[in-house]
Amino acid sequence: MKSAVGSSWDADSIQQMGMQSLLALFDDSCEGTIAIDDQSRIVWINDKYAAFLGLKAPEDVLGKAVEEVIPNSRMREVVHNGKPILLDIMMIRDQPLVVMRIPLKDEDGKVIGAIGFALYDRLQRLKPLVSKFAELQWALANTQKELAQLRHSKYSISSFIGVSPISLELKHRARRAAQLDTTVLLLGETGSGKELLAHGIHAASGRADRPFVGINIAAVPETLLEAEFFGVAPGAYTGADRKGRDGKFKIADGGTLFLDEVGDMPLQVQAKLLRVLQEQEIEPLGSNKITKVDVRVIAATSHDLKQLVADGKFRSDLYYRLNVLPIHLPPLRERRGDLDALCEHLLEQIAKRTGMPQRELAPCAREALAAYGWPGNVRELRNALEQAGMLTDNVSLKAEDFASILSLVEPSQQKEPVPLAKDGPTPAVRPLAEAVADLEKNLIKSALESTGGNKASAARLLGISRATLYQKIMDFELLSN
Ligand SMILES: Nc1ncnc2c1ncn2[C@@H]1O[C@H](COP(=O)(O)OP(=O)(O)OP(=O)(O)O)[C@@H](O)[C@H]1O
Repeated sequence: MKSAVGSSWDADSIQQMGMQSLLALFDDSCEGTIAIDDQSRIVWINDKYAAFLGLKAPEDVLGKAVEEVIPNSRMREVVHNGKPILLDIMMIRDQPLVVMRIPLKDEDGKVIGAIGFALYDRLQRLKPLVSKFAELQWALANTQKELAQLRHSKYSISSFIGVSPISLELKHRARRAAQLDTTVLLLGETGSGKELLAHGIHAASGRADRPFVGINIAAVPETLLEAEFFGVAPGAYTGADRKGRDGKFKIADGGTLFLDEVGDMPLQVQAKLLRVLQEQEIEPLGSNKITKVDVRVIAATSHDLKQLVADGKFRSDLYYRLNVLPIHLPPLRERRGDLDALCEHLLEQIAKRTGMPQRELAPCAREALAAYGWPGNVRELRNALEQAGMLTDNVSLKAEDFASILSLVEPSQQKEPVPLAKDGPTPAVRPLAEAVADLEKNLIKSALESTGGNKASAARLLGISRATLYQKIMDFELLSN
């Protein structure tokens, strides 16, 4: 076919010349040009690109997979789906380059390879874009570094304060567990230090410089748990998750995943968790791609897992999988020998945090604390010390400074009966429902205080479900707790 101007140029030759000119132009104004075949092997690279990449002998890279030379290359993607990537920015040797990638097709339209152009300093107009990109890259790298630091363990095993023989043995077991790369199951009441010890085990293990990622299963709504664990593939959902997101297993890859309150896991998720623990593979929601992960799991629970298995609420195969190396954390009331050291440590922490002078314990206060049952364990002890410090300006805390705090927490240990009426020395006669509601409200407040606001643990102490507790918190307007 002739062209419209009537010269001897036909459309095919115009197309061919156009292509040649374009290629020559790109070759001239580009930092580099590279071509690959349908197997994504390099078939050609120009001298400029070879020099930019620091290749001493460009011919040596011919036949190599493109990613061996440019690790973050997307040329394979272009060959794979036959679609060009007309404008993209990529970092090569710490420099942002504007890149364009075009599929090469034969006469039948079959993709036989791809050609890529990398542009840098010649396109002045793209400079603001490139420098903005470099700025964002820098900010992202910094944020990632900060996040990685935050994910590293904050504590070591010696952060677990305890000098009683029982605590020394516990720390010894934890150190041994750190050396073995197996699953650990921490068993103990709420506030007994399971999470603290999990941090310590990670910090003493070979994974210390990799992330420590925690998830409190009781705090995640059932419907979100799977996404939280395994992630979501791009496009699986609309809205905020459209781009997909990594799950905790992926984030913890190479490191440790701490599964807190593992006994609260729904049965259906238990089955999936078991598979991941066995195979060390995850499948994000909405994806059919399986990804390998290398994660060490430390699980914790304050439930009697064996009982849950007997009740059919916890899978026995998962129980055995988690129970490889169980460590029991005894409640504080069974290791009262730790109280002095713990109080000293916690009072120092509180003083540092609040900026107030460090308090001491008078002998009568020590006796009162030693006689108490501590259902909320070390968390409750810390709260009690902090509250007592707020009630008085005296440096030395006395037994009476704890009276109201401890009696609130454990009704069975109260010297005074629980007041049903707010005023008057004797309980006023009033409608039963009102009095019962008051009592209920007080008990819920106490449970929340003794567990430091941990609702799952408070529900357990009260023997009610989390849902019921949440409802009652709303009913009694206890939201600030
Ligand atoms: N032996 C200890 N030495 C110092 N601090 C401790 C000790 N045990 C617990 N704590 C502190 O008490 C608080 C509660 O501990 P932690 O969260 O580890 O308990 P937990 O057993 O995981 O509780 P829960 O089952 O409610 O999640 C934390 O602030 C922790 O640092």
